[in-house]
Amino acid sequence: MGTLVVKDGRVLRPDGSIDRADVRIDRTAGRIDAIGADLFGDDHLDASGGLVVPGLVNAHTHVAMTLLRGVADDKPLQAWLEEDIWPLEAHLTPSAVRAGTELGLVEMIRSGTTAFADMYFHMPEVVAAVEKSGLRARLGYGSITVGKDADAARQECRDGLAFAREYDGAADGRIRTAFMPHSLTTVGEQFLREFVPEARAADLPVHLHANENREEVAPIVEEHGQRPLAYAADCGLLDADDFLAHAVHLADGEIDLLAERGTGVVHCPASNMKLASGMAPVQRLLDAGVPVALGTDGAASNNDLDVFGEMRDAALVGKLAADDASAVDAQSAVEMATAGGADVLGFESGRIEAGANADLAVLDLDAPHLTPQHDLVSHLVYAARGSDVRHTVCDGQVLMADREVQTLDADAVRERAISEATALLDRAA
Ligand SMILES: N[C@@H](CCSC[C@H]1O[C@@H](n2cnc3c(=O)[nH]cnc32)[C@H](O)[C@@H]1O)C(=O)O
Ligand SMILES: [Zn+2]
Repeated sequence: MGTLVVKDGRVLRPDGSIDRADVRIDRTAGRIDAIGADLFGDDHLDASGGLVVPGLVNAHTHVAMTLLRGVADDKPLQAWLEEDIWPLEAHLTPSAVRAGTELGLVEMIRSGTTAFADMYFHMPEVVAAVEKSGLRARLGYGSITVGKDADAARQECRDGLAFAREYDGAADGRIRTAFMPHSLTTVGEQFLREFVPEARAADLPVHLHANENREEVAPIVEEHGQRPLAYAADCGLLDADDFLAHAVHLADGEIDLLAERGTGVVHCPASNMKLASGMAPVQRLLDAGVPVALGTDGAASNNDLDVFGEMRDAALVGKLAADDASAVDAQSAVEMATAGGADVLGFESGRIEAGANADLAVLDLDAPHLTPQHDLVSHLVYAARGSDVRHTVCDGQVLMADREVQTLDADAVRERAISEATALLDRAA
């Protein structure tokens, strides 16, 4: 396979500095092997006039919810899930999930995302789509036990563990898995106590929704007499490899607990604003040393999968939450979307440096909205959008060149998603 050189661009380094350099990739290893002037390789990717950045990381989403984009807006979490989303999801089929996932993967490739975490249904379909797309992912089946009898509930958790065990390391190691109990309120205590130790025994991280809104926190405090994260720790959760989605409503002791444990948080600012869940204390989490990543959440609560939007939203709502315009600055937002996200998902990505996974994106800088160029880190967060991405590379493979997706047929994927989405809504009607 040889080497690929990303030539003549400006390169964003892990410390936030930017210089002119070529980036050479060892395609067999899927790693960056050199950064410097005048590098040559077997193939070249033109980055002239562009900015080479680490591929963005979307650390919490439900990719196939692209099929439900725009079906139910302007409602709070519980009503949105119970009245709209769950009744529709009951009619999902493997082929619908496959179509919705491929649509989401095309959208992510086209906006410079190279790694993501997905929690959803029919996960073997997601594995197949990820394999074909060339992306990197941490995948899990979302297990829910509420409203199910004990046998069905136990089966949900067994299915989640079986999926995670079977597919960890798939797609030449680009796919890793996790045990994903949906949340602290939708999975019963006995099931957490029974199955989390099994995940530990299989060396699997655990990913779940936690402390998303007030209506979710209150019943836990009522039932268990402690804050949700103290309860979670009691149930064996919050290891250093684990990661929580949302973590909006946190008591001081819970922030300390996350920092002590090294448990990651995936901040989903657009979803939290759209469902009026609240404002996560992101600057306080960063100050406490909690690993923080960014996620779009599903496309039905965002309504896109563009991590550039998440960086901007994180910086903006982070300032409101802290009542401080210097909170969640541009450099912090970029770190959360790149190295921070990769660390939370357990990938050696998110940094343009020798030895790191060759996961990167090249942005065009000649658009009016990116002119003039006083500060490119500022532009990444406050002015750029996914459509500015020219090339996307993951694991040393070019997934998009000059805005043409190479690994999936974008037009066919879109057509199939439209027909699967229409059929899904028909079945549910
Ligand atoms: N096996 C489960 C499915 C869980 S997949 C993950 C679930 O999370 C849902 N989801 C999407 N966004 C959010 C959110 O913000 N909070 C909580 N759940 C969400 C999504 O619709 C999906 O139903 C079942 O039997 O229903
Ligand atoms: Zn979610």
